[in-house]
Amino acid sequence: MSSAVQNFRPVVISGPSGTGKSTLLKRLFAEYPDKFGFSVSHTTRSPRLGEINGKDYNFVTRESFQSLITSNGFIEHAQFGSNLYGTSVAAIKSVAEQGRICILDIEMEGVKQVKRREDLNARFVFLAPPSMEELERRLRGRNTETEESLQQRLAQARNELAFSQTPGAHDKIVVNDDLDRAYGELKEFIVDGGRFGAAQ
Ligand SMILES: Nc1ncnc2c1ncn2[C@@H]1O[C@H](COP(=O)(O)OP(=O)(O)OP(=O)(O)O)[C@@H](O)[C@H]1O
Repeated sequence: MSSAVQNFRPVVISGPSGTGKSTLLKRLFAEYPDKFGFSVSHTTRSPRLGEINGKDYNFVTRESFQSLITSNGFIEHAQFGSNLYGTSVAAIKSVAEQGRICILDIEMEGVKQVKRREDLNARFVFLAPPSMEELERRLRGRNTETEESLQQRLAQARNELAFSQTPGAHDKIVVNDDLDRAYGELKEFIVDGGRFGAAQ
C-alpha cells in the first residue's frame, strides 16, 4: 500500500440523495479548510475556457481513457452524451500524496467499487435520513427536483438503505436528524481525535 493513503485515508461518504451530505461536508470543510480534498476526475470532453488541466479535470483523449479502463484504473466511469467521465484510483491517491484526506461523495455502486480496492485504504461512512418521510420532505423542500426525479431518488434511497443494513458495508452510520448533533458525530468519526483514521 502506498504510504500516503496509510496516513491520509480516503473517506467515502454515501447516503440517499437529500439526506444532507453536501450540507454537512460544507460545514466540515469550513471548519478544516486545509485538511480535505476532492479527487480530480478524468474526462474526454474538451476544456472550456478557463478550465485548467489537472485542476478542473484531467483532460484526456478517448484512447488514453480507454486504456485506463482496460488497466483497471477507474473506480467508476460513465458516459454522458458523447463524453466519458471517471474517477481514477491515481487521482484519489494523489490527494493523499498532497497530505489531504480525499473525500468521496459517491453513490452505492461507487462505494462497492472502492471497497474492492483495498489498496485505497478507505473508510466508509453512511449518512441516513431519520425516515423516508423526512427524506421526502427535505427533497421537496430543496425545490430542485421534478416529481419524476424525486420518485427516482426515493426508489434509489430504498436500495441504499437496504445496502447500508448489510453487515460490514460501512464503518459508521450517522443519522442526520438534528443537524448539529449529526455534524458532531460525523466530525468525530472523520477527524478521529486528529488521527483521521490512521493508526498511531
Ligand atoms: N439535519 C437536517 N435537518 C433538516 N434539514 C436538513 C438537515 N440536513 C440537511 N437538510 C436540508 O435537506 C436538504 C438536502 O440536503 P443536501 O442537499 O445537503 O443533501 P445531499 O445528501 O447532499 O443530496 P444530493 O446527494 O442530492 O446532493 C437541503 O435543503 C438541506 O438544507
